[in-house]
Amino acid sequence: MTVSRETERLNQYAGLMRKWNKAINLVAPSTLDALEERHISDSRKLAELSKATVGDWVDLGSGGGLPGLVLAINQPDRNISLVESDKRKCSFLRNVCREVGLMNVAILNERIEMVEPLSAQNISARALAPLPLLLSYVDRHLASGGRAWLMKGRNWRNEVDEARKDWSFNLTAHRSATDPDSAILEMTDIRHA
Ligand SMILES: C[S@@+](CC[C@H](N)C(=O)[O-])C[C@H]1O[C@@H](n2cnc3c(N)ncnc32)[C@H](O)[C@@H]1O
Repeated sequence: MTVSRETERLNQYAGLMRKWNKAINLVAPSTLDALEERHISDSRKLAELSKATVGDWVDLGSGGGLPGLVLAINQPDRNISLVESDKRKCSFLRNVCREVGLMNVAILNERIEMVEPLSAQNISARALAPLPLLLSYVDRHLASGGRAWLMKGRNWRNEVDEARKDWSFNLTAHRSATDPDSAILEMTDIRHA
């Protein structure tokens, strides 16, 4: 059986996560056994959903690289920037890029609020902040006409209601690959109300 380049790279990435997680908390240790099912598969779903879109991508608060590195592996022709304030997590991200041979990733070891606006066509985030705050981060770095892809847990409907008090946007909620009650929120026309 031939293993695809993508699968091979995802396996390498998962192996590095398992190795480094002992030293730095990339994901909760209790979820490490289910790394592929619990963490990587939803990022792969996002990669498939966004495949037809064009333009640079910024992943905010990348941590151990979810979903940013999975996207970079799935879409090697797209430029992807990962913004992460934690120095040790950035060392891990750089190490993965080197070991896996990812040439399409830039790692910005800075705070999202301090990075000069990046004007990206696509922005993603997972487990970073409640939606109202997250939209202020997205607003800083999204190009006009751009699209946000925000991975949200079971409380996503309440977060959307809360965010609508201060923001207007178009929303398509895609069902998560791992939990039917969680969602990948695809948002366009994001404006401060
Ligand atoms: C809970 S982790 C989630 C990481 C990853 N997205 C995931 O789903 O596994 C949130 C990450 O965002 C980073 N972070 C939080 N606030 C940030 C900020 N203002 N600027 C840059 N990174 C930030 C933290 O250091 C942490 O690595």
